[in-house]
Amino acid sequence: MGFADHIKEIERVGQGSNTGRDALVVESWRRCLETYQLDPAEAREAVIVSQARLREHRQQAEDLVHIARSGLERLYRQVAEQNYVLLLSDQQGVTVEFLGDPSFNNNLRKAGLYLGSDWSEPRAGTCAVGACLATGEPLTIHQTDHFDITHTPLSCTAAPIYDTQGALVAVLDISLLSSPILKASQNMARHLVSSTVRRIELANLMANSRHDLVLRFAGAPEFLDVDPEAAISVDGAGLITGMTHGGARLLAASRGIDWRQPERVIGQPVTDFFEADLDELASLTRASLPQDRRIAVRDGSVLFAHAIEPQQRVVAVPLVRSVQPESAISRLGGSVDAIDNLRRKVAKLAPSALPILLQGETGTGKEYLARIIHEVSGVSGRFVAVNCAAIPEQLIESELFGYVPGAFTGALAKGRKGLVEEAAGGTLFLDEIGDMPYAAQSRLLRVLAEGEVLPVGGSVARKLEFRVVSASHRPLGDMVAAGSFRQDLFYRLNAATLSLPRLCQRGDLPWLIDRLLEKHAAPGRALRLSPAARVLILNHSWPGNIRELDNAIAFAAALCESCLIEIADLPEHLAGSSPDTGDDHPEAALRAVLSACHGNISEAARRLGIDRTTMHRRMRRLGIGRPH
Ligand SMILES: Nc1ncnc2c1ncn2[C@@H]1O[C@H](COP(=O)(O)OP(=O)(O)OP(=O)(O)O)[C@@H](O)[C@H]1O
Repeated sequence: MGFADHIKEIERVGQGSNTGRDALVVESWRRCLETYQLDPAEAREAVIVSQARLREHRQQAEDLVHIARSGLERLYRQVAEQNYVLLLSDQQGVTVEFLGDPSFNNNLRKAGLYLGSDWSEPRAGTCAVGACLATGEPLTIHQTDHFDITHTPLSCTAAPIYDTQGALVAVLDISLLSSPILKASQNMARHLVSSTVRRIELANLMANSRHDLVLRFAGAPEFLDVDPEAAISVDGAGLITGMTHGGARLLAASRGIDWRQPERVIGQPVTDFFEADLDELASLTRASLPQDRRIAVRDGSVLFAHAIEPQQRVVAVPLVRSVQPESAISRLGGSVDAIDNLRRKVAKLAPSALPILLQGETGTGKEYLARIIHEVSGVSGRFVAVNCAAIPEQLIESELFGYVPGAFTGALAKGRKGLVEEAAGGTLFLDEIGDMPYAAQSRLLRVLAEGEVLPVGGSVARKLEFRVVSASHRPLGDMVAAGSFRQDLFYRLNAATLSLPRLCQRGDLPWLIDRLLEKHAAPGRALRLSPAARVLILNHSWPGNIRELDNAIAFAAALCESCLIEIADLPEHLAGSSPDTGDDHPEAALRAVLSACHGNISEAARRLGIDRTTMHRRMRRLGIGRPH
């Protein structure tokens, strides 16, 4: 179908004609025309959000991505051979996780199948992620179902992910750059995506309800213990505390209510929905056969159930503690001088109310440190991070200080609380403070000096107490000298400065590698590095600091088979900097590390994550003499 025909069809649908498209597509086209006022004749390139915004979106989605990761990787392995790429988007439609064949990177990025792409309907027109967010249903948007002509080569299938309280929090999508003409070719894709989402939601429910009774349901006893269709959690008083989306639909159907109203289900007695009391429900454990665990639902249907007992809440305290719980400060880094010094300063400064300025290149962990300071300080309020570079100049004051009703055109009728107020009793983290516009600097100074905030358009100030930690990758002192940063604000923010070293200067790279391997491992499965891959990482200069290392390990974790990261799994630019080290060349690998450490055996052993005796044994075995 040509460009002109596509536009004509959309216009006909807009005028009420039936052109044979699926109802979900027709409704989405109408939203594009009527609600978002999009013009089908105006082709738009894919929108990719800035790195800074992407970071914020990814941080907010961190927990979900962590839980979803093994499901995503498994699904990707199933579909990668047919050239699908996989996207996970947050509830704003921004892609926060992406798995695809890096050799198609350019084409995928252009088509918007990439990290940071914005697939919300008002931005991108009818598309699978956007329509899924708008309807809450799994669906396929195939080729010319797309509203925007730029996207019509694509075929995309998406399913919504709901949290345990019934809110739509993310969308899982698999997409093809080119696909067969028939839409029915994607039915299998929809089935795969939906069943992955079901498993992700189940894992999420299990992780969130360790201390509640979990009930899993299936229509047939054979699948009950292996692949249940729905699950809910119930507390000791018999009230429903959480559910998967399947659970939400089951409970809603039981009472004839709309599944889109989770508030009518959460917090209600479970016995309102089933013909059984709490003790009967709790007795449906694996002690009896699945076919004997029948349960009657109040709408007259019959299901099979599996009850999983809550985990014991009380843990006996051992007389001798063998392992100390990891304190926040210990997460700062390995035991090396630079980091031990930092640890000492954080321990002293964090409990005080002093404003702290964090300096360090991008990716050195300034926000990570700010969160640790917040934890160590023990304040009860929230940690609120504001990226001063990411907020448009004209919005920064209303974002920070809030506004009163009717403060400006486009303001919410009720007015809005600012981020400073959100941080009351907690920590306000001002990231990239050097990028704050001059006018906003003056207002921030007043807030800090007077301890009260005046919302935009308001006349009554509100008293607030909060801790300020700010960060900049640019030397703020120099900016003050150059006149681009207010000196008085600089002094207010900078009662103490903590500097974060560049990754290549820290000296605890092996410690960081191990932490990041733990961070990116799928639950219950240790992620390891092959010796050659470790050498490559140890020899890289890491200009992007810990963030670059973190991304490289996340990338490799997504790519590697069987939890062992090989050189080929690492991002290409790393492999390109490879000295001749391969698993087939253990001798070269060992020599490369030794030479990087100027022949210092203890240091080389530390970098390889082995002890000195093992290092000596390996050197002897490989015929490498002691360096002189
Ligand atoms: N000590 C650490 N241990 C483990 N991970 C860390 C550590 N420090 C930082 N990271 C990780 O490295 C990444 C980058 O850290 P962070 O965002 O704090 O850097 P930043 O200095 O604030 O960057 P930018 O200046 O670009 O905002 C994050 O994913 C963070 O979790």
